[in-house]
Amino acid sequence: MARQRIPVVLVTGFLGAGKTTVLNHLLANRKGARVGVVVNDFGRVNVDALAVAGQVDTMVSLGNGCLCCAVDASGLDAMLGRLSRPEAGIDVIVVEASGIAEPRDLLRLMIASENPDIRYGGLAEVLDAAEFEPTRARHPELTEHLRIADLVILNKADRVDAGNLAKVRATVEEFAPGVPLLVTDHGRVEPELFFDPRPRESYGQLSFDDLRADEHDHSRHLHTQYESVTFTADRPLSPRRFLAFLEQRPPGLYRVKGQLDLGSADTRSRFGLHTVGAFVQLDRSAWPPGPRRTELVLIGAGIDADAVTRRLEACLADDDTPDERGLLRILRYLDEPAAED
Ligand SMILES: Nc1nc2c(ncn2[C@@H]2O[C@H](COP(=O)(O)OP(=O)(O)OP(=O)(O)O)[C@@H](O)[C@H]2O)c(=O)[nH]1
Repeated sequence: MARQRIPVVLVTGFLGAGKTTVLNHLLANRKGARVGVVVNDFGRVNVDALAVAGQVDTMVSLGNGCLCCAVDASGLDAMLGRLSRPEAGIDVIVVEASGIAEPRDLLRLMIASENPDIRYGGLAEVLDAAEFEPTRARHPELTEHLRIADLVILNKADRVDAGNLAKVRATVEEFAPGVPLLVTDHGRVEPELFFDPRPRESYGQLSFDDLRADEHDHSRHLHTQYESVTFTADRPLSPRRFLAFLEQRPPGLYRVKGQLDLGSADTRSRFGLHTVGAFVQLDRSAWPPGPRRTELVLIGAGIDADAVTRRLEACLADDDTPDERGLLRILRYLDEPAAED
């Protein structure tokens, strides 16, 4: 099996948009997953949520200053290294960038990371729906932030009426076309968008989620905000067609994970796939005995499940002849050091 890398999710946004609120919501609803946290300041993070789950060792604080100014790539690597060491048992790392952090710099640092145990988990830009226009007027770079976002969280929807919300939404969609957009309040984003819950039996004795189950306020439950599509195929995919699918992603798609049969005759051609936004990573391992098959889970917000399935069906190869040249093209996304049999 290829080594599991820990996704690192970047939560960005202007001052007061609700980044810490999103982080706290994820911590309180992590469904057994162990979350590592990088923040500028622990003051407002729900440290209790980590402490109850015995996770006090899974936080890194930067003290003062802006994340992207405070660290260079090796500094960020050192922090992520602490969180991604196997003993920490972390499933996902969330980096909360301070209100002044430049998302593009952070993204660069993240992509430049040489840590083989982590992978890019996406950049989520949090917006304050009520302050969106004033913030955009003061900081025109906000539209630049939207261009690099893999997910937009339009928060504080409770602070605007339906008409204004629709206007803000339309502007956001103009600057971030096809990017999944969640309209929410109080940071209530479903964690499954970012990471996979742990199977119930591996929770340990009593998880934080169990402890807080009684105090859960069901009136605040959201309708499911995300969709997932499962696709399986016993016939190989055409590498060229699938590459075209990846490069022209269906609107609303946030991440894809699974395994691909791209028709290679090689036994070591079970390709593990992880994508977030435009970021694609493949690893390679040996097929277990038995038939080969493609199995994918696609997760997003506002995706058209039937259209996605149809597009994937159209990626199936016409016959069993391996398309080695097509394979070479998609293999530029291969991340060899991560693959271990
Ligand atoms: N009305 C309303 N208030 C919210 C919502 N989300 C967050 N807040 C409040 O807005 C304030 C700012 O939220 P934070 O989560 O601290 O924002 P932040 O982006 O982390 O702020 P900085 O770290 O200072 O950039 C807090 O007082 C939150 O309680 C929301 O959806 N609606």
